[in-house]
Amino acid sequence: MDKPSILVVMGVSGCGKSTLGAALAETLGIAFFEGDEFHPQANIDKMSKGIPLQDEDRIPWLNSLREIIATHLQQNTGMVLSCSALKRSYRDILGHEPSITYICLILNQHSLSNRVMARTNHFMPSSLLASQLQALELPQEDEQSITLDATLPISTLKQALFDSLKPTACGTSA
Ligand SMILES: Nc1ncnc2c1ncn2[C@@H]1O[C@H](COP(=O)(O)OP(=O)(O)O)[C@@H](O)[C@H]1O
Ligand SMILES: O=C(O)[C@H](O)[C@@H](O)[C@H](O)[C@H](O)COP(=O)(O)O
Repeated sequence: MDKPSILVVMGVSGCGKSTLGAALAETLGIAFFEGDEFHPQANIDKMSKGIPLQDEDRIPWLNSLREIIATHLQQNTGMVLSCSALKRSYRDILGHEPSITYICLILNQHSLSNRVMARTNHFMPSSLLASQLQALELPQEDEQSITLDATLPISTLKQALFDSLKPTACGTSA
């Protein structure tokens, strides 16, 4: 990369954040952070029981993710984060510095449900998808973001992303 980028792969449960995020980090040779790993146990317990998180559950979690982003900004190193970042106010916590780009993956509820139900060893029940979709606020015009069709293969998503990122933000290709 010419200039270190902070890529935040966002969207509802099952859209492919972790899969694309890990693939991007590997291709770019930068660190990958799985946002779910930073949830307090109370949040995991809540979601496991099919109870949607509220702002007060998410804000401390988002603040801890912002700390990771802030460290990378200070050190001038790139990173990829997978994080639902469903609402504008949540992304305002994560940050909008010029080197932060939100990659929003879009998928319909039927496909999401199929993906979440097929996933094993994961705490998130498909019953929470409706509330996730209800909470989702797509990135607004003043947010640096790219919205992608999550039905595309990972290799296509990566290429589409590298094609649309400015050369100064991410000067590499898949
Ligand atoms: N682009 C894709 N095409 C097909 N399947 C995908 C794609 N991205 C992810 N998946 C699959 O969908 C499921 C959910 O993906 P995951 O990355 O865990 O989503 P999230 O992190 O957003 O919850 C996984 O089983 C994953 O293998
Ligand atoms: O803000 C939230 O409600 C959670 O972060 C949620 O969006 C996230 O999706 C879960 O942690 C499940 O994890 P997956 O996104 O990996 O399914």
